[in-house]
Amino acid sequence: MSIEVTHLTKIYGEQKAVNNISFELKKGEIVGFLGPNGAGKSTTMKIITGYLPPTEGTVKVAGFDVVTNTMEVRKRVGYLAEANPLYFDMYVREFLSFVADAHQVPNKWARIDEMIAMTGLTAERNKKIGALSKGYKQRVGLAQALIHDPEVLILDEPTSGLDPNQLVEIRDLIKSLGQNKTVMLSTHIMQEVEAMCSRVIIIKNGNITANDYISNLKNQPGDEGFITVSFGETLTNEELAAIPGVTRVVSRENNAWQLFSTDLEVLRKNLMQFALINNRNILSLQSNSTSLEDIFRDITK
Ligand SMILES: Nc1ncnc2c1ncn2[C@@H]1O[C@H](COP(=O)(O)OP(=O)(O)OP(=O)(O)O)[C@@H](O)[C@H]1O
Repeated sequence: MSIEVTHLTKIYGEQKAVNNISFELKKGEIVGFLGPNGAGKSTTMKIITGYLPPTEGTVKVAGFDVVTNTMEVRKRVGYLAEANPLYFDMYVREFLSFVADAHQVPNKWARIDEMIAMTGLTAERNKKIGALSKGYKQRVGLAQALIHDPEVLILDEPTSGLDPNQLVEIRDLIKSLGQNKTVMLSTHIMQEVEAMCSRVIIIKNGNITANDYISNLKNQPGDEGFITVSFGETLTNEELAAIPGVTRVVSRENNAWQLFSTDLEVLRKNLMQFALINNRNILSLQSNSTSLEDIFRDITK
């Protein structure tokens, strides 16, 4: 297990920010950590990286306890903090050199140039950090998180401040990093979660309210969804209602219908078979499933 959080609680003075939460991340997973403002995401992430002690409970990274083995944890974790603290007076390469020294990175300059290329900083590499745009500062934050080739990446809102093109580039980079690293990332952008993560952990008021694969959350057994299908021929509602799995038929304009079912995968197959056997031409077919945005609102309201 790459990350093991067990009965973790964090109390700041009177404020309970995290309330007895437990979860695990397996090696190679990219997991989205979601929740409304103030839910306890950053607090949990700071504890996992060893920057903040828990009040109660244990957290292990690659088998090392974050309290009793902090140095071993830091060697294995790359952390992009929400505020992305950088030294604005330093040049990009100078700053990365400083971070690389702290981690005793071998072949430092080769590694720095590799990180600069990987995070798309080549054109900006000789600038002062303070002179960079927000998106490029974010890339420096990512480069410093990656410099010591950690096996676990904790990214607190990694794409905040990026323009749409940069967003796609950084998402692709995180996705490719996830092939051999464990990534836990927080974000408020659901599209991003769908693009990068297979699993999500949702936290609200310090409590975990969901921890599941996106496909499971979207497709709860028994939930009724529908497929919108249009045919080249005119059909009757009765014909379509007879397709196995169809619970309800609603006709739309232009030979289109909404076919409701509690199992859209099965319905899709049966629909194809129906068209084949009866020599009907399907012109378009679209499954409707609940968006992650709806699920998030539902779970955190
Ligand atoms: N240093 C601190 N001292 C006191 N309270 C704190 C401190 N840091 C966080 N909190 C409180 O703990 C709760 C959880 O905060 P946290 O920053 O972990 O939430 P978050 O989910 O990351 O929120 P956001 O999405 O807004 O970044 C909030 O109520 C916050 O005000």
